Amino acid sequence: EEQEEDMQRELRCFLRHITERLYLDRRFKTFTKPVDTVQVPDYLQVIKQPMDLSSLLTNIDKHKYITVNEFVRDADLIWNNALTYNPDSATLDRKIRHRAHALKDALHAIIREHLDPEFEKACEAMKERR
Ligand SMILES: COC(=O)N1C[C@@H]2C[C@@H]3O[C@]2(Cc2nccnc23)C1
Repeated sequence: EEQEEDMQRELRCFLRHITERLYLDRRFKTFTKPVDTVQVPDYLQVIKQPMDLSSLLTNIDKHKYITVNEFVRDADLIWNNALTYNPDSATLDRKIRHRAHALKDALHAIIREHLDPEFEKACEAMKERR
């Protein structure tokens, strides 16, 4: 009903705020768009669920996430995939690995800083009702 729609609108605004903060951070430029599978032909053999910041924004607008936890599961794919695909401590991989860890820490710090646990509990309760 009405107040559920209001809550979901507030959730989408919250998730856009997080995603846009990360999108604007120059450290995370490599995570803003899908990996180019033409340039990187083996990427989809290694990574089964590609994810990136622009895809998160598209998913938010398509009402894919009704709780913060569902959003975090997709957002965590971004840095986890980078660690999986770029495993070596060799120089090229090392830079993207540092950026992946920085993305993980920034994502979870922004959520901890802005998320009211009562709000997430209300979203989870609504999910149970559906
Ligand atoms: C999140 O980004 C990544 O996981 N990657 C891995 C790919 C391997 C390497 O860097 C990426 C793009 C790329 N394109 C052309 C040639 N080599 C590369 C970005």
